[in-house]
Amino acid sequence: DTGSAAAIPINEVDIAYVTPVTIGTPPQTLMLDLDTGSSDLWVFSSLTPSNQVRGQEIYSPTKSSTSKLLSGHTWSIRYGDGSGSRGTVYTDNFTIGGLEVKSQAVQAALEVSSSFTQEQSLDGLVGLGFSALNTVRPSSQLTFFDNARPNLDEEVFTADLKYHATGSYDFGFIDSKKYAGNITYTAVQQSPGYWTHSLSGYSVGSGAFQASQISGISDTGTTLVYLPTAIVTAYYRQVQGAQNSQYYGGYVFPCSSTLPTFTFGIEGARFTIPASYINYTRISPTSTTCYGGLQSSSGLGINIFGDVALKAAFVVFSGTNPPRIGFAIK
Ligand SMILES: COc1ccc(CN)cc1O
Repeated sequence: DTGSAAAIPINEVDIAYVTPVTIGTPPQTLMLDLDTGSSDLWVFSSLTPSNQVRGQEIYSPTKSSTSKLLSGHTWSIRYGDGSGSRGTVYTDNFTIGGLEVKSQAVQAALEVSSSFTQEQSLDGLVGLGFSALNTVRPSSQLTFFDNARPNLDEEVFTADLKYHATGSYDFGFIDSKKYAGNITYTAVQQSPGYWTHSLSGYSVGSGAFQASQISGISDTGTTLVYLPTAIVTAYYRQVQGAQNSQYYGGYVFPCSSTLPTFTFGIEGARFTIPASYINYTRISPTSTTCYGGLQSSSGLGINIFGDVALKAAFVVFSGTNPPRIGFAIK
């Protein structure tokens, strides 16, 4: 089997991408954020208090003839940005882009944090990290990819995220029309459950490539790129008027400043993030101060290769044994 679905930016600065999925019988369509940085599939639901729902589509298990309560099971998740949700669990038929998993664990939210309530065009998440990270208890549940894997033509899914445009996620095949040249693969450390791998180094603008193993996670559910402070300060040293603002919680600069590109290495291959991707957003609609798409990871305890980096490549998440991740130019 295979599947293919759109990855649609939810706002004008690509803060997150959503993908149409169907749940239940008859199918209920929700727009979910496919997130390789977590492993819970949770949705706004008929059980979510109405004062926490603001325009989202909801999953109503009672309206599905194929839903089953996973009795006695609950879940609760906290993300790196402090947002979170919790609830109960059903199994139901679940499809992404024509690929169906029968009896997928669908985690129905009983509570969501305010940032999810405010994100009106995001109806939940599909965790595509390793199932070891799933928070359902007393028995943890499998991700959509782990459930689909035995039926896939190839044990892979790919991410083709785009800057200010709709991209795609494919399951079970690698579409050679979506990239150029070769795919460069590198090893994945699947413990504790992220798609953890190393960059082989980086360069700023036309500067020399700095060879250096930089371990981090490729995370489609994180907007920006978070790297060690030394690398980030080297980058913003090239930006007129840049400063690390306590007030704004990161590097900001005059929107009129010229930004260099940022290149990262995967083994011997090189991927360049255009300056436009790093000129992320104005700090407020009328401001002339802009917030960078490259920020320091010092507060996180982990480096994160988020959407600003991933949208510069075609990315293959390979569930082979051992798992690996591949990057290609597009
Ligand atoms: C839109 O909000 C979110 C989306 C995805 C995650 C998981 N990385 C956390 C969020 O707060």
